[in-house]
Amino acid sequence: MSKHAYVTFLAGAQGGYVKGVVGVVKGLRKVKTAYPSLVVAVLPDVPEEDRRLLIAQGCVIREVQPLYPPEGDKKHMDFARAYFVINYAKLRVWEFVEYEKMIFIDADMQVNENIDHLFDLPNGYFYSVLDCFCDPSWGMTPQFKIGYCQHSPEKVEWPTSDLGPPPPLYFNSGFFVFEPNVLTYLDMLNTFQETPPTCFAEQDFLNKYLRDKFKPLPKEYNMVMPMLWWHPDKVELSKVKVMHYCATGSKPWRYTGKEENMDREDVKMLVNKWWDMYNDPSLDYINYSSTQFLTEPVVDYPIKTFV
Ligand SMILES: O=c1ccn([C@@H]2O[C@H](COP(=O)(O)OP(=O)(O)O[C@H]3O[C@H](CO)[C@H](O)[C@H](O)[C@H]3O)[C@@H](O)[C@H]2O)c(=O)[nH]1
Ligand SMILES: O[C@H]1[C@H](O)[C@@H](O)[C@H](O)[C@@H](O)[C@H]1O
Repeated sequence: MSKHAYVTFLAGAQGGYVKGVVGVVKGLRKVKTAYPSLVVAVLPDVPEEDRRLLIAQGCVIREVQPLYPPEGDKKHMDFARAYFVINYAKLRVWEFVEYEKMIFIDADMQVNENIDHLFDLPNGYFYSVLDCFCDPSWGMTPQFKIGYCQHSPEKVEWPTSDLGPPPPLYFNSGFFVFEPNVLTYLDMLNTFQETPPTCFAEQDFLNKYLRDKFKPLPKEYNMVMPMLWWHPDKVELSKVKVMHYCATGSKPWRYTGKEENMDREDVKMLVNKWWDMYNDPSLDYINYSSTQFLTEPVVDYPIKTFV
């Protein structure tokens, strides 16, 4: 079995994110990754038919249990988006120690270029991409209130006299390169159990917990969609390696074009691009596996454990 794998996370059936996972695995095949067996960390509430669909699409299913913060778990309204509480379960991927190194990808991302070289980055660090603070989901933060963003720090100077030192670099946890490790996992869970929830859930937690290990990757490895309109001078769409459909209303499988900023030509183009890949039958596992050499077998999900 390969020591490397891509991994994503799937919860429930409500949001249609299973389509996103299919999009991720097809994208990986399209760019001819050497590691096409996408591991999917699924919560128990993911229905059997979705699991079967993902297996048929060449994914490896790993069920994980939810993780709830120590207190405030009833106060979901404190999160930037109410459902973010489920994302704490992403921390479980550190227990996948059968792999030495993994690349985590949210289900609302599309891989446009082969990024396997990230597995060759030096061990011992956590690699991720700086987030943008300009999206309204950041509304309750001081950064948003004063218009400060780490992508254009020259635009608004951080008011040290009022707010203290500027915030440390902050990554978006939709994409990261990490090494599963039991000791890290257990220590992380211990720390987690003593950490009250904050608005960006596991993303805030990981930013604090991994501050000393974090190394920033170029923004092209996780182009958060709001960058298109908040930092247009910093975006060259043709160079984007991984697109992140995280702006409100931008998930391709729920896209209506009606929400704020969704009527733009570049957004429409990106949504269409995602659908072209999603609907491309040559990228289905069944067609792909007959013509391509797979570096590792696809492990069948043990159906018994969830029926
Ligand atoms: O009902 C759901 C909701 C989420 N997810 C999974 O959780 C991921 C994160 O959810 P969103 O994509 O909706 O989150 P955003 O991109 O808006 O949010 C960002 O902030 C979040 C804070 O919790 C996470 O860190 C997330 O990875 C990061 O990109 C999804 O991609 C998907 O993999 C599901 O499977 N089902
Ligand atoms: O970290 C946040 C989070 O991912 C939000 O859901 C998204 O809308 C924002 O753009 C991003 O900055």
